[in-house]
Amino acid sequence: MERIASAQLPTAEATFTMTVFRAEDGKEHMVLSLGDLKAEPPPLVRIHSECLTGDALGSMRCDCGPQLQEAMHRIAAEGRGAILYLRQEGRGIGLGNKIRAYALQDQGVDTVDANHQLGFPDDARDYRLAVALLCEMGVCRLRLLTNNPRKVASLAADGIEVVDRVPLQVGENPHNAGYLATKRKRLGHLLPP
Ligand SMILES: Nc1nc2c(ncn2[C@@H]2O[C@H](COP(=O)(O)OP(=O)(O)OP(=O)(O)O)[C@@H](O)[C@H]2O)c(=O)[nH]1
Ligand SMILES: [Zn+2]
Repeated sequence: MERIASAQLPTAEATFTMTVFRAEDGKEHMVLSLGDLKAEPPPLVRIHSECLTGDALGSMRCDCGPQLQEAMHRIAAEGRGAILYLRQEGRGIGLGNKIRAYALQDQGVDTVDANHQLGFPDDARDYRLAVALLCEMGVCRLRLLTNNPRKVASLAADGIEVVDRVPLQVGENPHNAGYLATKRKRLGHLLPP
């Protein structure tokens, strides 16, 4: 993990520090941080997977954009915390393949079966990257903003102490209702029925 550069990033929520790292996968990952991350209580942390369509374009097929905004908002409200923005677009299969999966979903297939039909697992992400970034930032204990128990388990297996899981249930709309239901039923996300 190579630390490339760090600078201030003013946003509507707060002025964060943005730090860019280059990982062994050759990609540039980003940490948006605020305040002292090593102080007690453990900081609020969001591990966010890149979603160009949701994060940048406001797509309503998923809940990523509102989750990112809400994470920035909550961290700003506490005055400390971090967002790890991982370049694992499409749960790790890349943008082109995610849009292939969307095309299959337009034919009636759900998000999990679409991945399988394309020859991918349910979820191709690797959270060792997040662990490496957290270690670089000196964060070993945290409160994780997520609905995904797999994320919590992956971090815990690599020695990161998740003292609390903080739900992040925002951005439900008529276009993503089926998608969210599939995440709950087939991927184990802790979302309301
Ligand atoms: N392959 C695939 N990826 C998708 C699809 N919809 C969203 N994504 C990607 O899913 C990733 C976000 O993962 P989610 O499953 O929404 O949520 P999570 O990160 O596991 O869990 P939370 O922490 O609760 O948000 C982003 O990289 C999106 O680009 C889809 O239909 N197919
Ligand atoms: Zn998304």
